[in-house]
Amino acid sequence: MGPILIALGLAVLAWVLVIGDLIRRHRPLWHWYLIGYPTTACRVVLTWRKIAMLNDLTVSKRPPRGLLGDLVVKGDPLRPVAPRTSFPRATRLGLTVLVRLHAGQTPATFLKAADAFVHAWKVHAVRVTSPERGLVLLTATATDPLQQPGLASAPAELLSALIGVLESGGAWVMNLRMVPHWLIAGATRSGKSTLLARLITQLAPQPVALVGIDCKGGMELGLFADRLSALATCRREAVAILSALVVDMQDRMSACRSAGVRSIWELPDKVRPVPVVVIVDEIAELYLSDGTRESKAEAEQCSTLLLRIGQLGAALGLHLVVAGQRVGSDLGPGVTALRAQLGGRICHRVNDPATAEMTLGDLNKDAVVVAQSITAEERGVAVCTGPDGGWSRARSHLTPTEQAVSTARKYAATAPELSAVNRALEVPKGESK
Ligand SMILES: Nc1ncnc2c1ncn2[C@@H]1O[C@H](COP(=O)(O)OP(=O)(O)OP(=O)(O)O)[C@@H](O)[C@H]1O
Repeated sequence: MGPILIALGLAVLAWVLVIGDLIRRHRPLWHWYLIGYPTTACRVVLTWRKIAMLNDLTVSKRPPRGLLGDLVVKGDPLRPVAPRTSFPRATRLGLTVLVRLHAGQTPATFLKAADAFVHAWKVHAVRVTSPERGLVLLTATATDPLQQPGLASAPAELLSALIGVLESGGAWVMNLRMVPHWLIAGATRSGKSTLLARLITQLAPQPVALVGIDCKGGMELGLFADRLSALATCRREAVAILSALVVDMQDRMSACRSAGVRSIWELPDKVRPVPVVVIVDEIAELYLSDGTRESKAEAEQCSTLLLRIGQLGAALGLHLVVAGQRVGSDLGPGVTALRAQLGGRICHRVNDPATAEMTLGDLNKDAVVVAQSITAEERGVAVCTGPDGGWSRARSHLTPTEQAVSTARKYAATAPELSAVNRALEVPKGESK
């Protein structure tokens, strides 16, 4: 009897461990609604007053100074009042709490307390937003939804690419019609090239000319050469391509001027020039110089040409997607000016805080902190800006290189011909490459 009971006990223990592990790893929805949500909601209700007091979220109905006989007495009045909250509402990924601000309070103090909420409620993250004046919405996510992201979907649109999935579960879309130029930063092995491969795979079936500038000898973008209308593999070629595109931009301007319209999108379909997306892999290669006069001049030329396309290209159907491991003003004087033109920002894990600050700091300081917390294991995870000016953590859909290459091959025949650009790439007779 004894050994049977021990065997049974061990079997039950093993079953509990296996099932427990499965539940922990896969976190099915019912587990959250049945166990996670009630426990977290209780924590929210029970800890609210204490967190509010410890993080200066309370106010007192009585003034902080009073009269005691002829004396003015200063101090913290007793019984501070925490702001009123709604009952925590369950969502698929966590819960939300609506907070009614006291007069004189701002969402900024709640932003500062976000970490305290995370620890007290034992959740993955808490985002603080203000959907309406006088209200703050605390959105807690129970576990990191980007660890095992599902597949998002989005309607197919010209110049729009479904990149991956947002932390909220929504689709991460790069829409170049809405945000014409993008800056993508990320340390090596953070997921930049995978994201560019995804972008090319998504744009390949569309009537869009893709131009690659990959001064690392074309190692990354060369894989998609079949679908690219032009590819520069060194800085000399990059200058040639960008100069030809600037000339093309001027032709587009005169076409718009003679038609009396402000952008190529207002031109009739028949005469509208094809939109061009210039993808730059490793911006530093364009800006760094070895100190010689020619190299400096080339870097300056690249900087000026990119800036011109950034400034004027949006309405003329010329778009920039610029990626780099490090982005900083030390690369060259034109980098900060170019950044100002690249409205869309994506920041993967970066090695130095300055790059995160350069990529996101001018738009949102909180996003910088979140970008810096991305770990080396979180490949493909990034902080991206949205068209509404907000930001979100997101993860790109993993596009294997073979899939991206075969898509590029499949749509090779549809690659629009940019004859002026390709003519500019031809090496003049007597010159070596
Ligand atoms: N969204 C993702 N999900 C899962 N794995 C990913 C994702 N994106 C990238 N990876 C993995 O991370 C690794 C590095 O990705 P990638 O080559 O894109 O990095 P990188 O930033 O371009 O690096 P480098 O600058 O060295 O080229 C790849 O092996 C890839 O499989």
